[in-house]
Amino acid sequence: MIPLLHDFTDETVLVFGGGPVGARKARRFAAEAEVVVVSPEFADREFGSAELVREAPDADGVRAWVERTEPALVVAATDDADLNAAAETAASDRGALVNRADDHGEQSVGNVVVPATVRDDPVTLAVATGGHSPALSKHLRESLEAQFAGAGDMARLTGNLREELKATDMTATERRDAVRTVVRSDEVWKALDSGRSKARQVAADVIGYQMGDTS
Ligand SMILES: C[C@@]1(CC(=O)O)C2=NC(=C\c3[nH]c(c(CCC(=O)O)c3CC(=O)O)Cc3[nH]c(c(CC(=O)O)c3CCC(=O)O)/C=C3\N/C(=C\2)[C@@H](CCC(=O)O)[C@]3(C)CC(=O)O)/[C@H]1CCC(=O)O
Ligand SMILES: NC(=O)c1ccc[n+]([C@@H]2O[C@H](COP(=O)([O-])OP(=O)(O)OC[C@H]3O[C@@H](n4cnc5c(N)ncnc54)[C@H](O)[C@@H]3O)[C@@H](O)[C@H]2O)c1
Repeated sequence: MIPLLHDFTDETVLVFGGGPVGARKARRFAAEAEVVVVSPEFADREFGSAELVREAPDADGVRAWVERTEPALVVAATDDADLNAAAETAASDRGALVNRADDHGEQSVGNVVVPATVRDDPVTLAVATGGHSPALSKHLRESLEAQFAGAGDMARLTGNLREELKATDMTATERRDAVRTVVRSDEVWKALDSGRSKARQVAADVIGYQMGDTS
């Protein structure tokens, strides 16, 4: 399995099952997509901005929901394996991706796995264990969250720096080396704690570059 990133902006994600797992997936996708959760009952959890539809569809009903909402992704998170299988078939017939919460085996084409994710925009880290141990994915996610604090700021800092260096007469190789030096510098990571303008100056010092006043 190879991780890819997928932009769900303006897409619909259709979730079957309103238990803790359906709620977690709804929250996750509602950060970017329009999410509809169909379930006869809803756990006492946060579902983000998802639309909740109280209904217990059978296999035909599941297909009708998939046809009506034209989702980019269907999440099958009910406690009924046959119904989850029906959701998988309906999604696949419509060319939608499918995530089965009750299956960690070999995945067929169009089936996707949701990894544990650390976000510090614009940086994303994803952890998966090939379905062996989601608990380990969660644990690693929690440790990585602490370890990579500031990664978003580092990405913005070096993104700006790269643009600035492009405007100089540096060669591409020199620019690459300079950016690599900055991302590997403990001093710059530490300086990020005290704000980005300080970090920007430290980055300039580390690569011996006289920065202009853009950013
Ligand atoms: C990462 C995360 C993302 C998310 O779901 O948001 C996620 N599971 C999380 C938590 C978690 N899940 C489970 C536990 C209990 C402890 C344990 O069993 O380990 C815990 C931990 C807890 O709750 O503390 C049980 C479980 N999970 C699956 C099954 C079915 C099966 O294995 O067949 C069962 C057994 C059900 C049973 O008991 O029968 C299946 C899947 N779960 C996946 C992802 C995919 C594989 C990812 C990977 O390769 O690691 C996959 C294959 C499909 C999918 O759902 O995409 C999320 C952490 C979010 C976070 O970061 O906080
Ligand atoms: N991926 C994961 O991280 C993970 C973790 C634990 C369990 N699981 C698996 O995912 C499934 C869901 O986990 P859970 O803890 O949320 O279970 P749960 O039993 O608490 O919730 C299942 C939900 O499905 C709903 N449902 C039942 N019939 C339905 C229908 N016809 N249409 C729509 N919804 C229907 C129920 O009302 C309930 O809200 C479990 O059965 C298990 O196989 C996955």
